[in-house]
Amino acid sequence: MATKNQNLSEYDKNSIPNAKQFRFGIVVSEWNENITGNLYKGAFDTLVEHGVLPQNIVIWHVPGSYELIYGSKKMQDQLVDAVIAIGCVIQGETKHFDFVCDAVSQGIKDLNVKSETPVIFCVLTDNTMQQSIDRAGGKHGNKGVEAAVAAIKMAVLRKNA
Ligand SMILES: Nc1c(NC[C@H](O)[C@H](O)[C@H](O)CO)[nH]c(=O)[nH]c1=O
Ligand SMILES: CC(=O)[C@@H](O)COP(=O)(O)O
Repeated sequence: MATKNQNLSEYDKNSIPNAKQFRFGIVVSEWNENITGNLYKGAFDTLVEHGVLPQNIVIWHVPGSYELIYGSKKMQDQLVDAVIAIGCVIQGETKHFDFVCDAVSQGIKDLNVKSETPVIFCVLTDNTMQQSIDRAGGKHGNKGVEAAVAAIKMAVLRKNA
Protein backbone atom coordinates (compact mmCIF):
# COMPACT_ATOMS: atom_id res chain seq x y z
CA MET A 1 0.00 0.00 0.00
CA ALA A 2 1.61 3.22 -1.17
CA THR A 3 0.58 5.14 1.93
CA LYS A 4 1.68 2.47 4.39
CA ASN A 5 4.78 4.40 5.44
CA GLN A 6 3.88 7.84 4.13
CA ASN A 7 1.40 10.45 5.34
CA LEU A 8 -0.11 12.56 2.55
CA SER A 9 0.01 15.68 4.73
CA GLU A 10 3.63 15.40 5.78
CA TYR A 11 6.28 17.40 3.89
CA ASP A 12 9.23 19.71 4.52
CA LYS A 13 7.48 23.08 4.86
CA ASN A 14 10.82 24.88 4.66
CA SER A 15 11.31 23.50 1.15
CA ILE A 16 8.27 25.36 -0.19
CA PRO A 17 8.87 28.93 -1.47
CA ASN A 18 6.43 31.73 -0.70
CA ALA A 19 3.65 31.50 -3.29
CA LYS A 20 2.13 34.99 -2.94
CA GLN A 21 2.82 35.79 -6.61
CA PHE A 22 0.73 32.90 -7.94
CA ARG A 23 -2.93 32.35 -8.83
CA PHE A 24 -4.47 28.88 -8.56
CA GLY A 25 -7.65 27.31 -9.88
CA ILE A 26 -9.35 24.48 -8.00
CA VAL A 27 -12.02 22.34 -9.70
CA VAL A 28 -14.00 20.21 -7.24
CA SER A 29 -16.26 17.23 -8.03
CA GLU A 30 -19.62 17.15 -6.20
CA TRP A 31 -19.72 13.33 -6.13
CA ASN A 32 -18.75 12.12 -2.60
CA GLU A 33 -18.75 15.75 -1.47
CA ASN A 34 -18.09 14.69 2.14
CA ILE A 35 -14.67 13.64 0.86
CA THR A 36 -14.01 16.24 -1.84
CA GLY A 37 -14.96 19.01 0.57
CA ASN A 38 -12.20 17.86 2.96
CA LEU A 39 -9.73 17.56 0.09
CA TYR A 40 -10.59 21.11 -1.00
CA LYS A 41 -10.15 22.48 2.52
CA GLY A 42 -6.78 20.78 2.81
CA ALA A 43 -5.65 22.22 -0.51
CA PHE A 44 -7.02 25.74 0.14
CA ASP A 45 -5.55 25.95 3.63
CA THR A 46 -2.14 24.74 2.44
CA LEU A 47 -2.02 27.27 -0.41
CA VAL A 48 -2.88 30.09 2.02
CA GLU A 49 -0.34 28.78 4.55
CA HIS A 50 2.34 29.26 1.90
CA GLY A 51 1.37 32.81 1.07
CA VAL A 52 -1.28 32.52 -1.64
CA LEU A 53 -3.89 35.27 -1.32
CA PRO A 54 -7.45 33.88 -0.96
CA GLN A 55 -8.59 36.22 -3.75
CA ASN A 56 -6.07 34.49 -6.01
CA ILE A 57 -7.71 31.09 -5.60
CA VAL A 58 -10.53 30.42 -8.07
CA ILE A 59 -12.90 27.54 -7.21
CA TRP A 60 -15.39 25.87 -9.53
CA HIS A 61 -17.58 22.82 -8.91
CA VAL A 62 -18.45 20.10 -11.44
CA PRO A 63 -20.96 17.23 -11.11
CA GLY A 64 -18.52 14.32 -11.02
CA SER A 65 -14.89 13.37 -11.51
CA TYR A 66 -15.45 12.74 -15.21
CA GLU A 67 -16.31 16.45 -15.60
CA LEU A 68 -13.00 17.44 -13.98
CA ILE A 69 -11.47 17.10 -17.43
CA TYR A 70 -13.62 19.80 -19.05
CA GLY A 71 -13.68 21.95 -15.93
CA SER A 72 -9.88 21.87 -15.64
CA LYS A 73 -9.49 22.65 -19.34
CA LYS A 74 -11.66 25.77 -18.96
CA MET A 75 -9.92 26.70 -15.71
CA GLN A 76 -6.60 26.74 -17.56
CA ASP A 77 -7.97 29.74 -19.50
CA GLN A 78 -8.45 31.74 -16.26
CA LEU A 79 -4.87 33.04 -16.16
CA VAL A 80 -3.91 30.72 -13.30
CA ASP A 81 -0.43 29.33 -12.69
CA ALA A 82 -1.69 25.82 -11.89
CA VAL A 83 -4.96 23.93 -11.56
CA ILE A 84 -5.89 21.38 -8.89
CA ALA A 85 -8.51 18.81 -9.94
CA ILE A 86 -10.25 17.31 -6.90
CA GLY A 87 -12.40 14.18 -7.03
CA CYS A 88 -13.23 10.95 -5.24
CA VAL A 89 -14.14 7.84 -7.22
CA ILE A 90 -15.26 4.82 -5.22
CA GLN A 91 -15.74 1.31 -6.60
CA GLY A 92 -19.40 0.33 -7.04
CA GLU A 93 -21.00 -2.86 -8.36
CA THR A 94 -19.97 -2.43 -11.98
CA LYS A 95 -17.00 -1.61 -14.20
CA HIS A 96 -18.04 2.06 -14.33
CA PHE A 97 -15.36 2.79 -11.72
CA ASP A 98 -12.66 1.58 -14.11
CA PHE A 99 -13.92 3.70 -16.98
CA VAL A 100 -14.27 6.87 -14.90
CA CYS A 101 -10.84 6.48 -13.29
CA ASP A 102 -9.13 5.74 -16.58
CA ALA A 103 -10.87 8.58 -18.40
CA VAL A 104 -10.06 11.15 -15.71
CA SER A 105 -6.43 10.13 -15.35
CA GLN A 106 -5.90 10.09 -19.12
CA GLY A 107 -7.85 13.31 -19.60
CA ILE A 108 -5.87 15.23 -17.00
CA LYS A 109 -2.64 13.77 -18.39
CA ASP A 110 -3.65 15.09 -21.82
CA LEU A 111 -4.29 18.56 -20.39
CA ASN A 112 -0.76 18.57 -18.96
CA VAL A 113 0.67 17.53 -22.32
CA LYS A 114 -1.33 19.97 -24.47
CA SER A 115 -1.24 23.08 -22.28
CA GLU A 116 1.29 25.30 -20.55
CA THR A 117 -0.69 25.28 -17.30
CA PRO A 118 -0.12 22.24 -15.06
CA VAL A 119 -3.12 20.33 -13.73
CA ILE A 120 -2.59 18.43 -10.46
CA PHE A 121 -4.32 15.06 -10.14
CA CYS A 122 -6.03 15.16 -6.74
CA VAL A 123 -8.46 12.33 -7.42
CA LEU A 124 -8.94 9.49 -4.95
CA THR A 125 -9.66 6.15 -6.64
CA ASP A 126 -10.63 3.93 -3.75
CA ASN A 127 -12.21 0.59 -3.12
CA THR A 128 -14.23 1.78 -0.14
CA MET A 129 -15.48 4.96 1.49
CA GLN A 130 -13.26 4.21 4.47
CA GLN A 131 -10.17 4.31 2.26
CA SER A 132 -11.30 7.75 1.07
CA ILE A 133 -11.97 8.95 4.60
CA ASP A 134 -8.48 7.82 5.58
CA ARG A 135 -6.95 9.92 2.76
CA ALA A 136 -9.08 13.07 3.19
CA GLY A 137 -7.92 14.08 6.63
CA GLY A 138 -7.82 10.65 8.25
CA LYS A 139 -5.02 8.32 9.28
CA HIS A 140 -3.19 8.65 5.97
CA GLY A 141 -3.40 12.44 5.90
CA ASN A 142 -5.07 14.69 3.34
CA LYS A 143 -4.38 14.32 -0.39
CA GLY A 144 -5.50 17.92 -0.81
CA VAL A 145 -2.44 19.04 1.14
CA GLU A 146 -0.21 16.94 -1.10
CA ALA A 147 -1.90 18.41 -4.19
CA ALA A 148 -1.43 22.01 -3.02
CA VAL A 149 2.28 21.41 -2.41
CA ALA A 150 2.59 19.89 -5.89
CA ALA A 151 0.71 22.84 -7.39
CA ILE A 152 3.09 25.37 -5.82
CA LYS A 153 6.14 23.41 -6.95
CA MET A 154 4.81 23.14 -10.52
CA ALA A 155 3.91 26.85 -10.60
CA VAL A 156 7.52 27.63 -9.67
CA LEU A 157 8.85 25.21 -12.30
CA ARG A 158 6.55 26.72 -14.97
CA LYS A 159 7.75 30.25 -14.06
CA ASN A 160 11.42 29.30 -14.23
CA ALA A 161 11.29 26.95 -17.22
N1 LIG B 1 -19.43 6.94 -9.28
C1 LIG B 1 -18.72 8.13 -9.22
C2 LIG B 1 -18.85 9.11 -10.19
N2 LIG B 1 -19.68 8.93 -11.26
C3 LIG B 1 -20.14 10.04 -12.08
C4 LIG B 1 -19.16 10.42 -13.18
O1 LIG B 1 -17.99 11.06 -12.66
C5 LIG B 1 -19.83 11.42 -14.14
O2 LIG B 1 -20.20 12.59 -13.41
C6 LIG B 1 -21.05 10.83 -14.78
O3 LIG B 1 -20.69 9.62 -15.43
C7 LIG B 1 -21.67 11.80 -15.81
O4 LIG B 1 -20.73 12.12 -16.81
N3 LIG B 1 -18.13 10.25 -10.10
C8 LIG B 1 -17.28 10.45 -9.04
O5 LIG B 1 -16.63 11.51 -8.97
N4 LIG B 1 -17.14 9.49 -8.09
C9 LIG B 1 -17.83 8.33 -8.14
O6 LIG B 1 -17.66 7.46 -7.23
C1 LIG C 1 -17.48 4.97 -9.96
C2 LIG C 1 -18.93 4.81 -10.20
O1 LIG C 1 -19.49 5.35 -11.15
C3 LIG C 1 -19.65 3.86 -9.32
O2 LIG C 1 -19.59 4.34 -7.99
C4 LIG C 1 -21.10 3.70 -9.74
O3 LIG C 1 -21.59 2.61 -8.99
P1 LIG C 1 -22.07 1.28 -9.77
O4 LIG C 1 -20.84 0.68 -10.44
O5 LIG C 1 -22.63 0.38 -8.67
O6 LIG C 1 -23.13 1.70 -10.77
